[in-house]
Amino acid sequence: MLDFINNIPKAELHLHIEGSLEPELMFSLAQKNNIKLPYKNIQEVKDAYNFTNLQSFLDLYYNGAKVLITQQDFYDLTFEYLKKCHKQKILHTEIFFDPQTHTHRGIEFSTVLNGIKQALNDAKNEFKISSKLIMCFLRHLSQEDAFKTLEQALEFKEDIIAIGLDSSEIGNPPSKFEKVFKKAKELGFKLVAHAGEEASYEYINEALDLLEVNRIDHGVQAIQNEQLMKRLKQMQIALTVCPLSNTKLKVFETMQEHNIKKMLDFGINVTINSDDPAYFGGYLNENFIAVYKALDLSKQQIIQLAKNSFNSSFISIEEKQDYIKQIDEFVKNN
Ligand code: HPA
Ligand SMILES: [Zn+2]
Repeated sequence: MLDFINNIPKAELHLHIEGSLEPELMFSLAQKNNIKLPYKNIQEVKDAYNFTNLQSFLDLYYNGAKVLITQQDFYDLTFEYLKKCHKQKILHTEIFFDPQTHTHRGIEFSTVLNGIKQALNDAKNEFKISSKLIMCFLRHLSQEDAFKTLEQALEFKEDIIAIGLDSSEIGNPPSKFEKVFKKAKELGFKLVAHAGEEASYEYINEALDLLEVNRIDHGVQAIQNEQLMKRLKQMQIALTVCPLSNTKLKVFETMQEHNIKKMLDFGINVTINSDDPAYFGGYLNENFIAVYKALDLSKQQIIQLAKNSFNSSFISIEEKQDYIKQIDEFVKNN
């Protein structure tokens, strides 16, 4: 079964590129760019990754991102992740990036975007990996700042498929960003938002009602409200669930307590994703395997999750059909 999981074609829909910064690259970029890290060595970095909640992670995540300065740095960061995708049979990936994390340190928007874009192009040619980019607003900052960021993105509109919302959830509800999401929708962007990761299930209803998102990132708190569960099932809104992230950030104490199987059994369109793999101890296949081991997923459920990942992505119907055919072909032979 582990070979089956490792080799089944899959898509990833919830991956923060800044969260794929491995300690080794963090150290080499810090040295190159003359940036002081609060760690003496790689072991100290790994020891520091002992989180108690979302904020305790975000503090280290934003600090780590300070080593990213040049276009080449963003290229290297992205290409390292895409090499992992190639190894893990991720044929399509939809990548989040947080421009404000960088523009607030004086890095140009174009430096970030062009570095990432070049790596995506190279991975398309070298590994045949398809991809989309999702620009996230940091929800601890103001809506006005999000509007400025949206303005900066317009020059690169063709390169960005969707707008998302991430960072500190509690106290920063979707309603804070209603106007800027409305504007983004008018401009033709697809929409997603982190909701119900550690804050109330009501944030999920808000993201659906006020932001009109196409997908919910995380969404695991939906289980607190049966009406919402029925709504998600009926709409077949995708939840991009990140199991290792959830246990590392203590949303669930153990993987045995994770509710992904319950939601799958209920008929909700859930997918498995890695969120910030360099910080949470595993890439996509490690997430699949952790869930499989803890919750005893069936082979049929693994196949369902792989199909959900492509069906919930922002690619065309024809591309979806082609990827689903590849899964069916794989299943026939394995
Ligand atoms: O899991 C997350 N939640 C919110 N913001 C984030 N930014 C990176 N990862 C996350
Ligand atoms: Zn996330």
